[in-house]
Amino acid sequence: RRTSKRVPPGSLGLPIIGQSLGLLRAMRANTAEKWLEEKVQKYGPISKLSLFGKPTVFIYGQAANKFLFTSDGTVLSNAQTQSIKMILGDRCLLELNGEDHKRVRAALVSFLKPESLKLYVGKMEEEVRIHLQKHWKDNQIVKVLPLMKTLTFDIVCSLLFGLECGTRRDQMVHCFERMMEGMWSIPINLPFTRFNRSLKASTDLRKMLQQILCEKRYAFEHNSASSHQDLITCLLSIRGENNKELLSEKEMIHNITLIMAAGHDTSSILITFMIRVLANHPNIYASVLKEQEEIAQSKLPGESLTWEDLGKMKYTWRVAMETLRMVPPVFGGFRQAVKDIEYGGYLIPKGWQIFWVTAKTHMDSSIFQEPEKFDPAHFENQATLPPYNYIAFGGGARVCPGYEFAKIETLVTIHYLVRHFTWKLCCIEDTFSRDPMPTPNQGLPIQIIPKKPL
Ligand code: HEM
Repeated sequence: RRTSKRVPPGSLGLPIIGQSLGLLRAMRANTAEKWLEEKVQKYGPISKLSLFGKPTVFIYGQAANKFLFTSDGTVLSNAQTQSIKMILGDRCLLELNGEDHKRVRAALVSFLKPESLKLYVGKMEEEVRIHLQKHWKDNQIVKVLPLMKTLTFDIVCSLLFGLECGTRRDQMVHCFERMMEGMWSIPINLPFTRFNRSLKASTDLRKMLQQILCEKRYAFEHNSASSHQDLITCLLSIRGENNKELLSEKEMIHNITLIMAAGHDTSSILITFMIRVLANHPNIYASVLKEQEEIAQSKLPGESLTWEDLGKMKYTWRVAMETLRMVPPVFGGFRQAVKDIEYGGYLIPKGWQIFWVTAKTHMDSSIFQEPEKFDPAHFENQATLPPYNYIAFGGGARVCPGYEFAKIETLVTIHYLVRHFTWKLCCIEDTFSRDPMPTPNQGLPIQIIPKKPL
């Protein structure tokens, strides 16, 4: 039964296209916050628009975030846009709700939880060392973003899929990049569209993953692989009723694709923007270096970093958190109303999307003093931060399960970078756009000066 409330003010724009092009254009020009602010000025804190083919309500602020992240599946479901759903797959975690979400998430977390990940610090360190030897050593100028994408993709391939470097990794990265291009696109499947290219790449990637899954299953069933050697083997080892695999093959493939997407694009952006911060703030670089040198000096030459060492990198992680506050890789996301909802005095009709964004609460001056200023001290006392204001990793039952994974790869990479190099930005125009992830001008070329051999 419909309530007598009215839907929020705003305009739904043109059929199908709605305001998608306007938002995407603003994101590319890095003016999306301003674009949203104009909506707030015109219509107030709750407004309607149409994005990626669906009527949508835009909400923001601490109360809105709390509503969004704590509502259960009877109020809001986690349906993504049509393009994300078709590219990543309808059985990936982002599309699942209720018991299915709990079951698949628990399986992924059994590999991504700190107790499991602490065993892999050395392996990540090895990937970082190989990467720096191959791509940084003996170079004077490097482009940070593409290199960090390569590094985080290699870490994902090695740790999560047990896939070492070689032709197969190269084919996969090519396919993966094409797939990612269409994630935030208008779902028009015609031969010349971004969406169409992305869908084709997603089909090719799934075929590759199916083949890898087959090989891993054979190795696991013939006792030549331990259940914790990589994420895929771990998923294959988790059993439900009658000793059958807990996740269907489709669920495994869709969620491995999701982990590839969620796990590599985000961390690579974080490390890239940290490198930019460290170039622009010599005092912060000096404090990070001091912390990392103290840790290095407490170790024997050649000794690997441990989980305990990472626990001591408190200042470095505060710099990372502040980087994520100012440039959150995830701009925002979508939920869907499962039934008619009354929110803030308006009706959100069943089936409409709800659009949330990170930046607007991250820049709230009542929470973060001088929000425009980069200051790691914003995170000195994290326990006093009110909940649902810092949402770089989301919140509630869907809070990012890759937090620890991202933390390890970021800290290990920065440990090596600051101890072995100093760097300067090459571009005079130090700007970035969003596509939809933040992308620095020309991929952030830097001039590197080695300090000591790797
Ligand atoms: C700096 C790095 C990262 C950031 C900023 C980040 C951010 C986020 C955010 C904001 C969400 C919540 C989206 C929502 O509620 O709609 C999320 C979910 C998710 N993230 Fe991350 N992420 C990062 C790294 C990772 C890594 C390394 C992995 C995997 C190895 C990962 C896997 C996931 C998955 C699977 C979800 C979906 C969770 C669910 O729906 O239950 N993320 N992430």
